[in-house]
Amino acid sequence: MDLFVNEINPGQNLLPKDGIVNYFGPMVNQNQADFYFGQLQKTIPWEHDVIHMFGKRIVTKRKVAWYGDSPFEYTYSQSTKKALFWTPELMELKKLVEKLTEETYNSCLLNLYHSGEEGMGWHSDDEKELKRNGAIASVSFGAERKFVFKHKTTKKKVELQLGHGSLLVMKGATQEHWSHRLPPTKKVGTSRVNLTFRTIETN
Ligand SMILES: O=C(O)CCC(=O)C(=O)O
Ligand SMILES: [Fe+2]
Repeated sequence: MDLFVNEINPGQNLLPKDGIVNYFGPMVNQNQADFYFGQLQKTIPWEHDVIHMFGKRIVTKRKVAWYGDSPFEYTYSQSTKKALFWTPELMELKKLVEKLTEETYNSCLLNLYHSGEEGMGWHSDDEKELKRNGAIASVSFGAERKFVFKHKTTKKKVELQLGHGSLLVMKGATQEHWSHRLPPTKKVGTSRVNLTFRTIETN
């Protein structure tokens, strides 16, 4: 049976095994969430992403941006990006997320989905530049969207809704054993911004 999560309890692990996922619900109030959503749409130099799939170069409808403590280079799906330095809002959000999750982060991948028809396919955030088993904190603004985890061997699924201003953290062995995706949906007509705070291994 697949699991559906609707209660908010940050202390509860949403995964039955092989990793840890905690959902904190809204981490800022409605007004603050509206403010950040507006600022992020306005101030981030959003660009279409380019991915490589089945030997083809695909320009995604969703837009992305990459920020960090230093101009880290990050390669995924064969494209390399150089991190921009934190905007004031991103810095505030990073500090709040670090306090709530009791972890630190040095970079952030941002995604802008213009409507429910844009999503992200099954993947794990296990790129070689990332700290192994490092925590990844996901902050969402705008349209509420479904988010799904799938265990790589048992295929068990865990689903939850990510609301406006919400915080989710994935840690431990989650990326090793689970994939996740943001399914596209015709039911959502408005946009959403997602931030995933990560740790790039520096040495
Ligand atoms: O938009 C989301 O909620 C998920 C984004 C994601 O999985 C990623 O950036 O790696
Ligand atoms: Fe991801």
